[in-house]
Amino acid sequence: MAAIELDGVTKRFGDVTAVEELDLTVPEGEVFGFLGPNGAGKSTTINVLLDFVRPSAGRVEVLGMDPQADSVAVRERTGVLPEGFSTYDRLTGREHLEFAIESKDADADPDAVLDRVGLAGDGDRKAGGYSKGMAQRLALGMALVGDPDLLILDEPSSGLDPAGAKEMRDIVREEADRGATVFFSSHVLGQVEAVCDSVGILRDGELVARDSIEGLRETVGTGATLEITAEGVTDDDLGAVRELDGVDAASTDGATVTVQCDSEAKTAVIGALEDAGVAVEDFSTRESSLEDLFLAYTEGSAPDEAPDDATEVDA
Ligand SMILES: Nc1ncnc2c1ncn2[C@@H]1O[C@H](COP(=O)(O)OP(=O)(O)OP(=O)(O)O)[C@@H](O)[C@H]1O
Repeated sequence: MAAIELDGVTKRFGDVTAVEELDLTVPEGEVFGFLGPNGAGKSTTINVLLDFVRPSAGRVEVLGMDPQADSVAVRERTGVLPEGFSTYDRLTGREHLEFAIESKDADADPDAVLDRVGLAGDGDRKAGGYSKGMAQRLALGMALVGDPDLLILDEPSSGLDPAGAKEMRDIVREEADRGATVFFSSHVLGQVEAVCDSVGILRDGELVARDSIEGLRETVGTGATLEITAEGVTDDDLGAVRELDGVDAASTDGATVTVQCDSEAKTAVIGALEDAGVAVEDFSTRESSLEDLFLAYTEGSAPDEAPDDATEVDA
């Protein structure tokens, strides 16, 4: 059984299509990295999984259940670290965990959880005085309560220093070893690369890649990054490039077109752009990295967002 199954899921907010015809399967026991730049639709997808928002179309299954009909059962078996988690300022860290244990009817020791997330000495402090990273550790601890079958972590390393991000990844691996499925959303490739078995890359609400980290590496291994100086390249022009054999991804920031492709495809790429009437001023190639591939899948309509943070935490 798949832990998560999305079939043709679309979510519209008025004129905005946050998620479009998303098909996605996450097998049980997998650590899945859900990647995409800001606004790609990651949180909306998570909210659909948890029945916090209802899809406009499509079918959703979580742990074999319908999140709408069985929302209580789904939430009982799921641990969630929501994006932008805020603490109850007047409660201590331990009280937060006691609350989570009670609401999940779990048999857990709050001190053991505090210890696990690196807050052993801080359980009696009011969470209002916690730093951002400490609050994030607390949120992770709350998600872990009750040994959930599915962990949904929305930007879990946000606010964590490199050591904290590493500890969080260790916990993710421990949870996977216990048999849990982990759905890990992030806009930073470096975070998921070290811990995830597979990734899906979302861009403008659509899944543009779904592969194992190994598969992505193989794509990179044979590939080159071609950077072409050319202005005024349209979506149609990029579409023509993406259609070519040997091309994995193509994007533009307005002045430079970046293409991930096999080395043999380079001439065809330049040719396709020139045939479309684009004036190619210059081009250069270099060996691809995984980061290049990720940026090529996600950049383009949101050129300022992903690259700046891409090396934010890299422990
Ligand atoms: N409640 C809402 N009402 C209107 N528009 C929304 C709502 N929720 C999300 N959107 C829009 O849907 C799109 C996808 O947003 P979403 O929060 O799912 O992206 P994201 O990938 O999680 O981004 P981030 O990395 O910034 O958290 C955005 O254009 C956003 O403005």
